[in-house]
Amino acid sequence: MTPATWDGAPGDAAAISKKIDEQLANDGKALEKIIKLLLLGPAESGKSTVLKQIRIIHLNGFTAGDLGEQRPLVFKNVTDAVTELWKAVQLLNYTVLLETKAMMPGLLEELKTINFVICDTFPASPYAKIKQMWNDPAMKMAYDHRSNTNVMDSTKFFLDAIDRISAPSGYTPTVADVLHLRQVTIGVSEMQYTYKDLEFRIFDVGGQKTERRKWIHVFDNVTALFFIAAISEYDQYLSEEDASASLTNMKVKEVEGRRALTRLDDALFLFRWIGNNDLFTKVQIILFLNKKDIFAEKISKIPLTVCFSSYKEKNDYKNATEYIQKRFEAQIRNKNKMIYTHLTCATDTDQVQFLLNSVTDMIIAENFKQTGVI
Ligand SMILES: Nc1nc2c(ncn2[C@@H]2O[C@H](COP(=O)(O)OP(=O)(O)OP(=O)(O)O)[C@@H](O)[C@H]2O)c(=O)[nH]1
Ligand SMILES: [Mg+2]
Repeated sequence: MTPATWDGAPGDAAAISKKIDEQLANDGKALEKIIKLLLLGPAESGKSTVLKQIRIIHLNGFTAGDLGEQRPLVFKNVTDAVTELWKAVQLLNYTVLLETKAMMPGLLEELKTINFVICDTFPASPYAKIKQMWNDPAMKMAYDHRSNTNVMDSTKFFLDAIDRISAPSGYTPTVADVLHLRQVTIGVSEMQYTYKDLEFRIFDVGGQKTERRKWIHVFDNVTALFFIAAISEYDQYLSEEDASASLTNMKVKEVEGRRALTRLDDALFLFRWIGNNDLFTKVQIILFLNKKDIFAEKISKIPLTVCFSSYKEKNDYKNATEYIQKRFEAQIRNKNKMIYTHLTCATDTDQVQFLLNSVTDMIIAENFKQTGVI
């Protein structure tokens, strides 16, 4: 296979960018072209987070008004975090402090009665209780062992920020808060922007199983697609029902002799389907192996063999991520097809912004090459 990773080195990026600028200055024909991009991948992999980063880079980001509108959603993420963490503690059978045990039923009831949509500030009574609960070591332990619970990755981010979120003087979400928000995408959302005088349309879809059947509606005339997979999900098991649906839908017979499938297996099957789809023969594929920050924490504690029994290398970040990258790229039957793979943390604005600019320049350059403009 052709070298699979374009390393996005600053030197390459600058050279490509310069060439595109010169080309655009010389050739008005190119300006007619609309570049269509897709964000595909399983649920919770980080697609909408990448879309938010694109909004920050190309559409001036979020105004104070936009940020203010996200306040109820932050409050909801906090209450969901509390509810799911409490369920996880029980599921994992952890012993909590007596004060926590006595307080929790009242806190959960209280949270149900508050209409957060009309709250400008987070109410003082649940705030004090949430703070107390989050100080209980059993809660932190449940967060660390959340893999097979419904505890969201952003739980720690929001509960660590509970003082700021609950400030009596008022709270306006920050851009970092918005990037950490979890809101399931239903249907397809589209964003349009201009870059280097070219018009871009990017589509974000929902990754949940029931949403995937809607993807086909955006599959025509695609220039490039971003496939986002959360590599941190290698130890998160699918339910038996989801596992068997995944095997059937993706026409996979068996996975390394295991019956239990992880969410990373599901991402691999999905990538195989997308990467070998006839509609995408000429489409550039950019693979984001996302949530590298969570993966880095996990890999020191949980071996990669829980997902890939044939993995023989050292259980460290470098070896494990290289192996995962190879597993993804091996899904593509056409060995001449370039897959541009990057390890990403979609919530890290600096990293993603640099990467997206370089990748976009690469997409334009490739597209010009294919259409014979360069
Ligand atoms: N720590 C960390 N969190 C991330 C990263 N990428 C995304 N997240 C968080 O993961 C959660 C899910 O991200 P989304 O962007 O909503 O996922 P999605 O792929 O759009 O999910 P669906 O809409 O259900 O398909 C959010 O809380 C994000 O803030 C990452 O690289 N690291
Ligand atoms: Mg989404």
